[in-house]
Amino acid sequence: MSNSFLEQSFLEQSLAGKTCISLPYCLPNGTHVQVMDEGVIRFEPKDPSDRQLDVVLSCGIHGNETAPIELLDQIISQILEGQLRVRARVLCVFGNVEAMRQGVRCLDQDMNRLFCRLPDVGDGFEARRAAMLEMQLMRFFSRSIQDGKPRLHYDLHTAIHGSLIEKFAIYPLPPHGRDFDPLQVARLACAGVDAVLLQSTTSTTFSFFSSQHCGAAAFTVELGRAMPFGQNTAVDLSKMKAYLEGLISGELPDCDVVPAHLSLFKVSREIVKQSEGFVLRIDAQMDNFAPLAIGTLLAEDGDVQYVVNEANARLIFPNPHIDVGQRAALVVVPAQGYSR
Ligand SMILES: O=C(O)CCC(=O)N[C@@H](CCC(=O)O)C(=O)O
Ligand SMILES: [Zn+2]
Repeated sequence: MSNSFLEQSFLEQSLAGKTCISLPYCLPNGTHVQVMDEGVIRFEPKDPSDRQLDVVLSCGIHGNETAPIELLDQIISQILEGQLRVRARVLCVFGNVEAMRQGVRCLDQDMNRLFCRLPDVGDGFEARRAAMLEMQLMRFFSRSIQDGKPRLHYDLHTAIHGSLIEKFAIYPLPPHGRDFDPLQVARLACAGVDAVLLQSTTSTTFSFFSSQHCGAAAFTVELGRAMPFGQNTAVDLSKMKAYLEGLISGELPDCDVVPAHLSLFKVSREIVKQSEGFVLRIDAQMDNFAPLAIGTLLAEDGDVQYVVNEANARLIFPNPHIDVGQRAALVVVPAQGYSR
């Protein structure tokens, strides 16, 4: 099969509706390639004994978060052009291709609230795509679940608002009662991440799914602010790019100490919109990590008042424009260690 991605990138072809499951083929350097579904492509090393790890790189779960989509497309092009040696199994995912075409976060429902769902949750475009992505990841990771090679998943996003800390990660609760792993946090720091939020509750995000159901070290990574395609020069993703290129080349980086500058937080509270009467009483445009003084009224929902009672609290992801039952903000506080 000819390498049609040399004329048009994988992103361009996905946006044009030209990607769907294909037969596997080999690049001139022997790397195995297979398009698994629209916007989903898998690479495997020529020589299986070269394989050091299995990694999923996803973005575009929210269609208007374009900086990581452009980053992943560059990386995919480098592989397809033979510029990057593949010594890992790599699954690259553009999550919500239709939302990417339309430049919106989602069409029907926020896809990052639809993973690990119960069977009786309603049907819809994003629900089906999330179910398909879960199957892709289960299948992709099944090999390393058997042979014990490292399993990683970085789900790359950008935030709706500005942030006092530009690049940060959410580390979902590890399965089987395990604590958070400082080695993984140190690796995130190598990739240019300046803060990590340890999330001790269950979740419905893509990274939580791969952590719980595939045993992957999985993270949601926020890389600056959501901007339209072509307008992402404000954020420097060079460290993240170098880190991901290293993983694809089979290098788990040599950074095992969490640097002092990295801020570690734990999620103290998730504020969930309980009714249509929910009102945010703080500025919804506040930067992520804005400090919150004790006693601040954050929100009201019917008779319930949400008041800050945590010392050194900060606010993340304030958003009143969400459906009932969804997260309207997170309150985080400094974490002292890595226990759950
Ligand atoms: O800026 C915002 O309000 C949202 C940015 C975003 O999409 N964040 C993710 C975080 C997922 C997690 O908590 O792991 C999301 O809301 O899905
Ligand atoms: Zn997002």
